[in-house]
Amino acid sequence: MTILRVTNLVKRFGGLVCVDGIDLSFPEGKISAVIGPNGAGKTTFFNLITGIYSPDEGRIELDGKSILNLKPHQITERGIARTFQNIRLFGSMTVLENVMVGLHIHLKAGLFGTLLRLPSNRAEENRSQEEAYRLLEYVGLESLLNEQANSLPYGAQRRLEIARALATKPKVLLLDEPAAGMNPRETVELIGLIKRIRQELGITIILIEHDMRLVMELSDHILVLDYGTKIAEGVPEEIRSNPRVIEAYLGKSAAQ
Ligand SMILES: Nc1ncnc2c1ncn2[C@@H]1O[C@H](COP(=O)(O)OP(=O)(O)OP(=O)(O)O)[C@@H](O)[C@H]1O
Repeated sequence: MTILRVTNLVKRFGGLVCVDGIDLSFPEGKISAVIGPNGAGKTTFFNLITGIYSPDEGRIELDGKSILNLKPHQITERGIARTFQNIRLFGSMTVLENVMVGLHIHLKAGLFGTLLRLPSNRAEENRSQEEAYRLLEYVGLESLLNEQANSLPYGAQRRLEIARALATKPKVLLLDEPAAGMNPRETVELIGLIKRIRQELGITIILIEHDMRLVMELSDHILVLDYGTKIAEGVPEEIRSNPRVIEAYLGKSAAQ
């Protein structure tokens, strides 16, 4: 079943057509990768899905319902969470507080009531702290919960961003270059974490990634963009041997 579908999606910046009428469908409970050369329109595609940009044309549907023209926080509430190419944590807050920010969209007390620890919010705050702790355990950061977020090593910051996204209880998790800047050991740990999120939590994952080893190992389904259009779609074996994909990445001579 398709959980997220975009139809004839178009985004222009001045004279540049950055997303040029793409149709993409993402199967529920699977890991899909969106790949393509630099400037292909991948991050713009994520920005359109999450309401950061409005498309000039086209439809975006989550679970068969339009999410067009919703604000980013409304889209998060509907069940789409994301991480960013350049990590965006609340650097001076603790690791635990960063996850509690993600949880707040489901709390009655709201973020400030929770963070200010108003007495009336104590019970809810305790529950949300426990939940934040469980999420930190899930991503392997429980021993660092009181550390300041920006003091964490890079790989840990990326996992914290994932924990914060999971705190919003998403149906679909978008990961924008999750392995960028990671060393090989951190990348192996990340692959394990992403597989667990799909298998144990049943969350649909869509990732943008330039690390082809990670893409080929993790993905059930790969979509390839080039100059804002979809040039290929399929399972990893099909994509690896597709001449249009090889040409887009390596130039025409490589595909002959
Ligand atoms: N806000 C904007 N204003 C003008 N042009 C933009 C804007 N955002 C993106 N673009 C342009 O749209 C094109 C696609 O950019 P995008 O960041 O989506 O590509 P990408 O596939 O994510 O690339 P990369 O792999 O390098 O991150 C690029 O030419 C980029 O310069």
